[in-house]
Amino acid sequence: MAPAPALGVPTITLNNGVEIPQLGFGVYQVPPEDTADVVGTALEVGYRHIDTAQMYGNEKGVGEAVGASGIDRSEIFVTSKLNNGFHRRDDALRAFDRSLGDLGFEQLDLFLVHWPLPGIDVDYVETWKAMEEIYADGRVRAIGVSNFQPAHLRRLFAESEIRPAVNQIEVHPYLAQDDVRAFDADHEIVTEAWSPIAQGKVLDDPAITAIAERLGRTPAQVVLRWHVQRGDVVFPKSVSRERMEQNIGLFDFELDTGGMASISGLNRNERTGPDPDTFNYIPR
Ligand SMILES: NC(=O)C1=CN([C@@H]2O[C@H](COP(=O)(O)OP(=O)(O)OC[C@H]3O[C@@H](n4cnc5c(N)ncnc54)[C@H](OP(=O)(O)O)[C@@H]3O)[C@@H](O)[C@H]2O)C=CC1
Ligand SMILES: O=C(O)C(=O)[C@@H](O)[C@H](O)C(=O)CO
Repeated sequence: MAPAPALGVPTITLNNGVEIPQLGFGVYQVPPEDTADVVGTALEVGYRHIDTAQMYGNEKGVGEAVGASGIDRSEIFVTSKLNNGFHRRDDALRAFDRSLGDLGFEQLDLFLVHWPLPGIDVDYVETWKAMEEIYADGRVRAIGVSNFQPAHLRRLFAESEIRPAVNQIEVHPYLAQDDVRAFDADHEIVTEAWSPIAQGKVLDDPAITAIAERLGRTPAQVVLRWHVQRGDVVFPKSVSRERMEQNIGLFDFELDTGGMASISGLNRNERTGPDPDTFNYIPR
């Protein structure tokens, strides 16, 4: 898989040998009717990794942009996620088929269980076993989870065969998630950091703006560089070309130890999104 070479985006090797670009582009809250254009721009800017989900309703636009880009399908890494209403085995298999159809792909790069939903009447272990079936038939290169806590992962380890390749969780300077990240790392699971700039909430923090001023970078670049140096995968979302360019321009500077520590010191265990231990929302 070729990363966008001129921009220097590194790849990370997942536990089954598949390579994922460490920086990608997220499309949560990109309206379906705008998605083909927005993702087309991101691909022009140099992104080669797109993070979508059935829940976002915009997989068709992602597929359209990939198809129209003129870039070989094998050079673009695409992730999607199983929606919350499809946790039963048969529903999960059908939902995966729909994703492939909407994207217009023969094969997806990464498919995730979006939320564990620990309070619903379908056990997420059943859902994970359906993911294993999907993986076994070869139409997805890697499978993983999102918003899984260590207790949820321990059950998967005990009751199923395949270890998730990634765990996509909320991480940013106000929610450092060091315990879950360490658990993931100890079990060869790559952590992906969602809402990496906390949807903008961390960008006015004086500790971050001070580093940005000193380095002549934007606050978003400083925060995203912090994630990259911690080793997580990130996929900031923006509908603006200028911000897309900023957010991928991270590979020609570094934060020193003091800068990294200063940002890590901002942690206050503050979520911007739902808590996976209590979130049981099923879209109707
Ligand atoms: N697995 C899960 O449960 C979840 C996964 N995700 C994934 O993570 C991705 C990223 O998270 P998301 O919640 O979108 O939030 P982000 O942390 O990426 O922040 C996006 C917001 O920040 C603004 N922004 C982007 N770049 C800049 C910049 N350089 N300077 C100032 N503002 C900026 C955007 O505005 P604008 O667009 O106007 O530029 C938008 O309002 C999602 O798109 C999705 O793929 C997100 C939530 C949950
Ligand atoms: O964006 C996602 O991937 C999500 O799961 C979130 O939208 C989450 O479902 C949420 O914030 C609901 O309010």
